[in-house]
Amino acid sequence: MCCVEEVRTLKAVVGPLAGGDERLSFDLLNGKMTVPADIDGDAVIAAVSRTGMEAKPWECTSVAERDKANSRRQLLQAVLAGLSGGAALLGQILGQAFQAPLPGQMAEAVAVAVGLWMVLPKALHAVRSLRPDMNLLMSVAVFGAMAQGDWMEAATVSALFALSLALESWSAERARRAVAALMDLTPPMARVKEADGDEALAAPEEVPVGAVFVVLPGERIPLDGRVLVGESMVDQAPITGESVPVLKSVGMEVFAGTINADGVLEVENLKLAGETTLAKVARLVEEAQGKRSKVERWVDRFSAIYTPVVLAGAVAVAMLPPLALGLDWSEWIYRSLVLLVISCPCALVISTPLTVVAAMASAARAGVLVKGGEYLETASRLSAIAFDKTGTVTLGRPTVERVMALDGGDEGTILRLATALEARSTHPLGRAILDHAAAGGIAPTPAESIQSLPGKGICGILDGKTVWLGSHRYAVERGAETPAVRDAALALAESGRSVVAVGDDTGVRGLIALSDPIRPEAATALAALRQAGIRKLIMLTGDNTATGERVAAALGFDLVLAELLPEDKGEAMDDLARQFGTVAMVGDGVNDAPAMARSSLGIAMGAAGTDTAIETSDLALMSDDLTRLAWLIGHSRRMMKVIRQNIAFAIALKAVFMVLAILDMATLWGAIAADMGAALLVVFNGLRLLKATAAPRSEEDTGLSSPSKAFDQRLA
Ligand SMILES: Nc1ncnc2c1ncn2[C@@H]1O[C@H](COP(=O)(O)OP(=O)(O)OP(=O)(O)O)[C@@H](O)[C@H]1O
Ligand SMILES: [Zn+2]
Repeated sequence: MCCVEEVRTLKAVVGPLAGGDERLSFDLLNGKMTVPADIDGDAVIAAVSRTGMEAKPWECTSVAERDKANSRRQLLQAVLAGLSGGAALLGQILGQAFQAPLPGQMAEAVAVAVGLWMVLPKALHAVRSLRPDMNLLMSVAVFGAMAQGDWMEAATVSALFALSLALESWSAERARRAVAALMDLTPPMARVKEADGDEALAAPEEVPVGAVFVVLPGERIPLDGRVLVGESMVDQAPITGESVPVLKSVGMEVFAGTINADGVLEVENLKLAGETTLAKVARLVEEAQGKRSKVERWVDRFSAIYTPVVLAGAVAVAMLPPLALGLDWSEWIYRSLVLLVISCPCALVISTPLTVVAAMASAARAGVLVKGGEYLETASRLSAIAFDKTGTVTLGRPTVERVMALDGGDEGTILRLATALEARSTHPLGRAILDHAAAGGIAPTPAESIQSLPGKGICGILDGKTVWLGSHRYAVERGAETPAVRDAALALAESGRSVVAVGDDTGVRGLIALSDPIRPEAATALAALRQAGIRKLIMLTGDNTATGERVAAALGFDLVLAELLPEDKGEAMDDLARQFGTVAMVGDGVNDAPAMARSSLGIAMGAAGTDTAIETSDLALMSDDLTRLAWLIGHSRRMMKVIRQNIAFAIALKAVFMVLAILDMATLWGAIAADMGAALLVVFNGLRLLKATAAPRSEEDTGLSSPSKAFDQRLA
């Protein structure tokens, strides 16, 4: 299948078998329909064959094989178009060379037959099912012209229609390939280290988790893994879109599809070939094509009403003037045929999904994973963006700056209390406190019955006494806050430090101040967002109000909501949506998933390697570069602009030609040439988006050959 009209046809015939067409899903670019597992495959195939289309079970064939099948279909279409055009031309020549019309007409009949070869079966089905589509429009126009004795015109229209079908499938193929190219990034072989120390080549699919593989300089990394030995610069552009290579050393994660630049790495395999970040991204982008955005649905609905209306209009133009006013039949039938051809909605119907896919493919290349065209649409009309503080606005790597004992205690006691509670903590603040204590020679003695209170802190029992630590809010809840504690905490929170209170039954015993550096690019990124017209920038945090306000002031946020529990963040999103309209939530996926889920658009950042972030978000920035946000918004607006241009252009052109047709100033073949020209223009306009790439984070030349350039060339 190649267009929405055919999807509609398929829904009508297969839907009842599947128990409702909402149980079917369609991937136009790959010509793939997915049916529920419980329905009879042969019945589906039989039903589809009645529509003039043909169904075959989907085989998980390789990209290469699918490419081959697609190129065969394209070749067939091109050959048909070429033959039909050649025959039409021959008809013209013969018509002039001979006095009799017969030789010319024979060639023209061939042109019609060949040109409509793939169209007629579909047109017949459209008649039988009373669902007129563009195949029917074209067939009626061609046979109408022949009935009128305009064989030459019938031949030209058939040839041009065949040509436009061939061009359409070629352009869809181009967009599809851009997506497929994403998957082609993994190398065919991995160098697996065997027990005896030798290396053996193996397909990535055969490498088990836990195996060790070697990557030589210049090679692509075959699987996701952790570096065991070695150090090297790695170009992560294929995944994150970052143009500057990243230094990878022992213990760091590397991703399949990225390129090892200069060192030898020994890597422990962490994931099966089908589960790498790259595989996930490729799969999600492919699935995303099946989800229709709002504009696309609008175009679907529009053409569903449009085609029958046009047919009725054409019948009226053919019949009414001759019947009512006694005008010439053949002239008005001809005008109505022109009207039919010109009203073909294909330019409209093909360009929108193509534009969306092109935009998604280039976003993926820029390191922005979009999980459906709809999300790009939302991104284009954002009025506000909310950011999570820790890990999103800041680096998420806090360090302890000060430990303060209150009421004459000593720092060591406070640290011992804190480490007893944090002993097994995975919270970044907890890790920082443990590191700091370890550096001072304090090993944690874990407390008993440790309870972690998400968004607040931790409590437990040490030497038979209750001990706790946590946020200002938590201290207040425990009734432990005194004016003295408050003043001390406020003083420590200066310049945006986080302050954790440590206490026991008697109250707050001390305070720990931690600082988490703000991302270096945060200020630039926010400024760029304002420039892009985002009206409100909001920061959400579970941290203390004083801390939140200082960080926000340093960066110029409009609003801070602090001391939020993870579930409060979700509610805050509802409030923000009521106040500001369409609001996105940017987070790192750690305790902000509820907020992302309830926002208009959930954006995860630094998503490479964090599966949950990829899964819970609508849109994921694979790198942790905040400046991508402004690029993304610009990109989504470019996409909407192209779609609007295309729709406006197609409708305007049709309107002009319709008027010309009624005024008898248009010919059949002029009409189809205009239709084809329109289709081509909008398609190329849409495909332009394939070229959109993100500006690199820094302009500096790294002196390394950039493999992502080769990748870009392959796409072009
Ligand atoms: N394990 C812990 N150790 C120390 N403090 C904690 C711990 N857990 C929670 N807190 C306190 O609760 C506050 C909120 O914690 P939460 O994990 O919700 O936010 P966060 O991830 O630090 O910040 P943000 O909401 O900006 O992402 C922290 O700022 C801290 O004061
Ligand atoms: Zn058309």
